[in-house]
Order: sequence, then C-alpha cells, then structure tokens
Amino acid sequence: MDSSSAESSAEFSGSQSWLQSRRGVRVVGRIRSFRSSEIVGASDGESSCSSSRAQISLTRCDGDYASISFGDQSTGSSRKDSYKLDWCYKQDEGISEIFSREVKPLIQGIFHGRNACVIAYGARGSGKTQMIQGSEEDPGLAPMAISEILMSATEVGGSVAISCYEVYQDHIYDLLDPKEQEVLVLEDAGRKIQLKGLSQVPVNSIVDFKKLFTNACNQRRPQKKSANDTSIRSHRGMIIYVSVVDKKTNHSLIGKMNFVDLAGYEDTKQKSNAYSYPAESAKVNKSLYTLLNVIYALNANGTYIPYRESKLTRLLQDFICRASGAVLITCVNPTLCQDTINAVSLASRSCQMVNHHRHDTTKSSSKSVSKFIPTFSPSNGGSRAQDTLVKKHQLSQFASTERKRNGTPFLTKRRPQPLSKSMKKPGPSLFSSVEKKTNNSTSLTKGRKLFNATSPSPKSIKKNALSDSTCGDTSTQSEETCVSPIAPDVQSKIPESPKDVSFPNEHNDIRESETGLDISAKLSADSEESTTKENHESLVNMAKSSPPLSERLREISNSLKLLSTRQICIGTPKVDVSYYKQGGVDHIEPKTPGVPFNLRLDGNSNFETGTPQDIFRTRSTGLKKSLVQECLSFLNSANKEELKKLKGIGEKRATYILQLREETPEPFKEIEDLKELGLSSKQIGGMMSGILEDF
Ligand SMILES: Nc1ncnc2c1ncn2[C@@H]1O[C@H](COP(=O)(O)OP(=O)(O)OP(=O)(O)O)[C@@H](O)[C@H]1O
Repeated sequence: MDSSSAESSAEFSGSQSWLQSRRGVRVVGRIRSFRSSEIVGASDGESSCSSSRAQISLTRCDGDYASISFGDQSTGSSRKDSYKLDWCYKQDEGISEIFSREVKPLIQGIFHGRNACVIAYGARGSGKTQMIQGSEEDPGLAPMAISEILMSATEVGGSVAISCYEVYQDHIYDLLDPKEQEVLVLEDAGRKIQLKGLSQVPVNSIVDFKKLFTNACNQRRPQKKSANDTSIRSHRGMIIYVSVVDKKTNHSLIGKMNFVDLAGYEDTKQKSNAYSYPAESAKVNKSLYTLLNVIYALNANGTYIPYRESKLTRLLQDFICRASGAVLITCVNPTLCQDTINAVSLASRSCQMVNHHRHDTTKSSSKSVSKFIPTFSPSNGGSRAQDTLVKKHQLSQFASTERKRNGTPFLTKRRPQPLSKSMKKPGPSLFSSVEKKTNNSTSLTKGRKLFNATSPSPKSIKKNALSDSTCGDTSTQSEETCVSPIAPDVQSKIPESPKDVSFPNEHNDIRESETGLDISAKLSADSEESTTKENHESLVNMAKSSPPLSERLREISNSLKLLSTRQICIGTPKVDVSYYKQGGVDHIEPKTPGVPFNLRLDGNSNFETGTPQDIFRTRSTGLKKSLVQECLSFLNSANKEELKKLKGIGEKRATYILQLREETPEPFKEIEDLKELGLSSKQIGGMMSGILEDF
C-alpha cells in the first residue's frame, strides 16, 4: 500500500469509526475549487468578496478532525483561531470522495428502515447546489445516491420514489407538482412528521430520475421581482423513499433520505449584501440558526431539541434525530469573505468534535471549554444577525417578563398552528399497499402519483454549468492546505475568537420529539398561519365537555386521602385460633393480624421483603407517578378556564397550552415537557399540588 492510500484508508477508518459511534449529526467541511474568474481575482458579483491576499489553511488530524483557519498570506499573519470540524475535504478531493465517505454509509441504513439526511450549508456561491445537484458530466451527491439506491433496490426487490420541495419564507412548496397550496408539516399521534400535500413519484431508472429532477430543479416557487434579481433565497430538497420487505418479518420497511441544499448564509448587516431583501434574509438566517441549534443540541446530547422553531427544522425532524444518520457539509468558498468565516464558525460550534471536547475534561483545558460556551457578542457580524433574530423571535414581552420574574428559561413562543382550510385529504400513497402491512415502520407522506403526469422540462439543471469552473491551484496542497485569497476589507472583520459567535437559543428549552411507532391517522396541523377560530373553539369546547376528567381526579384524590388515613394492610391472613387455644389463652379476642412491615407485593403478586424505607419509597414512587400522570392528562385536556385556575397559569400560558394541543394531541407526556411552559421546577410542583388540591 503506498503512503497516499494508507493515509486515505486511515482517514476513511476515522469516518467509519464515527459512523459506529454516531449519536448526532456529523459536521464536515468542503472547500470548493476556484472558478476561472476567481483565479484572476475578478469579482463576479455573486460573492461579495474577492481578492488576492489572504488564505484559508486546513489542517487534518489522523482522520479525527479538521481545523480551518483564516489568515493573510502577504503580511505573514495568520489568525491563531481555528475552527474545528469533524472533517474537511480539500479542493482536490472530488464529489465521489465525499460520496463514498459521507453518503454511501448512510444509504445502507435506509434499506433497514432508517432515515438519513445530507445537508449542504455555507455562504452564497460556496458550491452547495453544485455539490448536491452536480451537472450532466459531473453528477452531484443526489444523482450519485439515487443510482446507488436504484441498484441496491433492484437487488433486494425494493421500490424507490422521490419528492422535491422548496422552503421559501417558512412555507413549503412541492416542486414536482407545483400548486398554490403549500405542503403542511403535520405530526401524527406517534410524533412522526408527515408532509401533507407533497407528491411522491416512483422512480424505476436513472433516466426517470433525471427527467423528474431536472424538472424540479427548474421550478422555482417565488417569482423573481426583476430579471436581475439574484436575491431569491430558499432551501430546496429532495427526499428519496425506499421501500423494502423485511424477509424475516415479512414487514415492509421504509427508509428515507433527504438531500437539502440550504439557502446561502449571508449577514444582512453587511453593505456588500445590500441586494438582499432584509425580510427574506431574516427568515433564511433564522432557519439556518435554528438548524444549527438543532444540530448543536443533538451533538451536545441535549434533552430538548428546538425543532419547532422553524419550518425547515420541523420538516427535517425525522431526518436529523438520534435515530437517523445525518451529515452537514459546510461548503467553503475559496474567495473568502466574512460570510464564509461566519458560516464555518457556526458550523464548528455545532459539530460533534467540538462537543466531544467540551464534555471530555481529560482532553480539553478549562480555557478551551469556556471557548465554546455560546455567548452573545454584537461585535461579530454573524452574532449581530443572530442577536436581532433572537430579539425578534424570542424576546417577546411575555418571555422576557417571565424570565425576569422567575429567572427561568423563557418560553419559546410558538405561533398559533391552525388546521389550514386548504388542507385536503391526501391521495393514495405510493407505498400505501405496503404500508398496510407495516405495523411499526415510518409511514410515508401521502401524495399524488405524478409519474405519468409529469412533463419534464428539457432545460438543464439550474446553476450546474461548470463552464467557468476551472480548478485553481490545488496541486501544492498537502495536509496543511493553503487555499484562498481573502478580501482585504474582510481582514479586520475576522472574528477574534470562535467564542464571539454564538447560538441564540442556547438557554432555551429544547425538546426532541419522541420517535413513536404508532402511525395513526390522527394528524394535527402545523401551519404558520394564525389559529382559526373554529379549531380553537372546537378545542375549547372539547375541553369544556370534560367533566369525567374532573370526576376521575376527584375519585383519585379521595382514594389518596383514604390511603393516607387508613392503615395499609397487605393480604388478610386468617387468625390461627388453634394457636391461641394451645397457648392457653382463655379469651380469644379477634385481632388484626400483624403484617410484617418488610413484606410487600411485587408485580407478580409475590411477597417481597425490604426495609421499611424501601417499601415506603416504592409505594410513594408509584403514587407519585400516577399523580403526575393524572396532572399531565389534566393539562392535556382541561379547558382554558380550568387551566387558568392553576397556580402559575395565566391567560398567556393557558392560550399557549391550547396552541400546543393543536399541534400535538398530547403535548405533555412527561413532567419534563412542562418546562416548555417556562416554569421552574418549583412552579411545576406548585401547579401540580394545585391540581390535586382542587379535587
Ligand atoms: N467544485 C467547484 N469547482 C469550481 N466551480 C464551482 C464548484 N462548485 C461550484 N462552482 C461554481 O461556483 C458557483 C456557485 O456555485 P453554486 O451555485 O453551487 O453555489 P451555491 O452555494 O449553491 O450558491 P447559492 O447560495 O447562491 O445558491 C457556480 O458558478 C458554480 O459553477
């Protein structure tokens, strides 16, 4: 084995070992090659930055991690701060390299019913679309994946379908069947995400795929305002569905793989980005920050994941969770600019490598730990933009007053989530026949079959032309890679340290949706419009008509009172009269037999022994659990007035609870879920006892 292949296999084994220990989302980088226009240093207007002086350095360490730093070659100064990622691909490493290391291992999973996600993220013009879509001559990750999937599906007798979508201004549109109605993100009773209104089209060959994909890529939902309008920024994605029958169980397994081409990151505060529409950019950036927060929370092993904070993360919820395999590829523009630095810095914060080090006190010094603790800093462009968004999005009056008053995490306000009027009954699903057989696999979004109806456009895939994509000077790069020029005006803006960039919602409660198995038709809508009155009323009415619940609580409360006053007696052993007779006792008085306190019944009705404390603890734990469950069911079903009677629940929290119930039939499944109301543990305790006292 020569040295380069040895190096390559060492790196690959690093990537494999990561796959084995995968818990969250892998965050890698990819530095794209120079375009011809960039080599001569000319600005093409697409990127706000171009110049000739600075460089990007890449250091890779034994397949474990990669570190990117930015500096100025001409002055010899390079910044001491580097941004670590789980890995980074050099300019001379092609798409096929990325495919075999990052994407191929995920494909195996989808044939076992797992979900997977490949996300292209980065500043504008950093090569995201090129990497995902590619071109006729040089296919991107998505076409490469589909041809691999089609081959494997043929071998195992599986079927394949695709959906294509666009997320624009927090609305999702179907690109294979463009229509007025947007796609709705719904959550079923098993907390699985369903995309209502998104068509699935069967794909039998790569030719089928190319027609569909080309057609979808040429679709663009938001209309340009003028011919020169370059500001339309949206996220676009393609979902590949694979259905196979598990030979052992004879059940159908459905795995999905989502390729997401995110809108380019850009700091709207920069003058050079003035051509963007602020509102549009704010939405795009908000969804990007939320996505990175989700990844951060997953990689930091957080208990709460903020999926609900944007439509994009809601859509991706089943694709980026602990049960799935996901990779975020940060595309790095070689014509370096502040947006690139910010994008890399944000990605670095969310990656596994950083978070492993955060938790690994043996490896990292206290300094390096504090370095990664997110803080707000208006000195950084990225942070400033985040700061503004956070203020808008989260520091609602209610949240801030609550925080001041309670010192507790503020309520992550969700907008009312109505059942949209436009919500229509879904058409037959591609896999509907197989789904019926399936008991526990993910159900597919029901959509219309479009295969015959689609009239693909012969136009080529947008933005895939490589006519100007001559590769730059990549020959001299070894493990330490000098890559790119950086704009002189950017030099002063390079963040001092990664700690300057932060995640806006670090202190928020983050909740990861449970991955239930029950696929029920009981769907709740997650549209971003305001709550429709009828739905709200119907929920209130439903809650109003719940006297049986109060009755039940009263019953339980009475039983508890009885329990606390009555002597607990386990079993009723007969009094052995003969014993008394033998003992010469003249008067036999009926006595309650003494039951040893260290006897108790286990789950199988057998007696068990233990110390009085053990027994007491067991009994009280059981009681506590059932009380908590009763309180949670009360919160899941009480009407507004009943809720408002509780300690700590006012008009706003009561409304919020009703909104949550519109999204999910039972928003409170565990006591932890109550933290989403912005209540402290003490307040939750007070509220619980309030519920019990009332009955
Ligand atoms: N590996 C590459 N080598 C050379 N040129 C490339 C490469 N990848 C992309 N390009 C070129 O860079 C330009 C921008 O690429 P692309 O549209 O993929 O970027 P993007 O990140 O998707 O941009 P946006 O955020 O605006 O959607 C295109 O002209 C493309 O041809």
